[in-house]
Amino acid sequence: MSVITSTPRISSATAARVEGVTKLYGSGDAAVVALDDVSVGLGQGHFTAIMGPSGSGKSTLLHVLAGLDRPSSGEVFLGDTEITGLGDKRLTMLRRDRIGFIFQSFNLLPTMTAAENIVLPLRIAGRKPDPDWVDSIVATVGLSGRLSHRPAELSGGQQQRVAAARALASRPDIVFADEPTGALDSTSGAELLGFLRTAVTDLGQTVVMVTHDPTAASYADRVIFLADGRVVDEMHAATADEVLDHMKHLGA
Ligand SMILES: Nc1ncnc2c1ncn2[C@@H]1O[C@H](COP(=O)(O)OP(=O)(O)OP(=O)(O)O)[C@@H](O)[C@H]1O
Repeated sequence: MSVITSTPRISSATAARVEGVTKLYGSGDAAVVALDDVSVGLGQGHFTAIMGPSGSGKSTLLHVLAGLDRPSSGEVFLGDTEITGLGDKRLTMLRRDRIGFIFQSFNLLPTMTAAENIVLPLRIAGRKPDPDWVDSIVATVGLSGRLSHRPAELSGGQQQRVAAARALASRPDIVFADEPTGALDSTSGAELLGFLRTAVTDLGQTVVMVTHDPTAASYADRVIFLADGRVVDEMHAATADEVLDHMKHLGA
């Protein structure tokens, strides 16, 4: 009998991972266990969505993975670097050099044009933008005709696409997105998610996104479900309906 093994389409390397991570807020009777002994790896070149009910620990996991918050115990790796042992200064530099962020609020500087906003973090870091890379990001995000506009002259969807281009401009090891479509209408949300999907499929980027929205999660390669601070399940290449059914099943 022959055994057929499939060749993975994408790399099996891990862009970031947590091992036995617990995060407590407060102490004594008032302590909240936001993450309860979580171990999970996030594949390089993958688009991963993190879902779960309100208060299940999604944002805490994202913040711990991104070095924005420290776990109470356990280890956090960005690539091969264990980051919980790093001092604040090294952690800040690591975030600046290796991580991109997209938040629900776009956080663009109002006095700067879209083009200036996109390369601002690179300039602050004293790095020269790679023009070919930035051009490919801008073309993919569909902002070529809007680069000289200031944020107030752009729609919400366009502003979020500027923020997404900014997150990718430094070619980070990993992009973390916390509810990136939360403030967008469905058309703008779909455009942003399409861009993130293309950044992963065509440009080889790694994206990790917290979302409540099954449609947003359906753009991901993998959906991780949290409940009560634990990873309780995951799905691969799921449709929005499949994610929704699964959420009902989990009582999310
Ligand atoms: N700074 C904090 N101080 C105290 N408790 C906190 C803090 N941040 C989060 N928590 C608590 O930790 C738990 C997990 O919160 P977290 O924000 O990670 O959940 P979430 O799944 O992202 O929720 P939501 O979907 O509502 O944004 C919740 O019970 C929350 O109240």
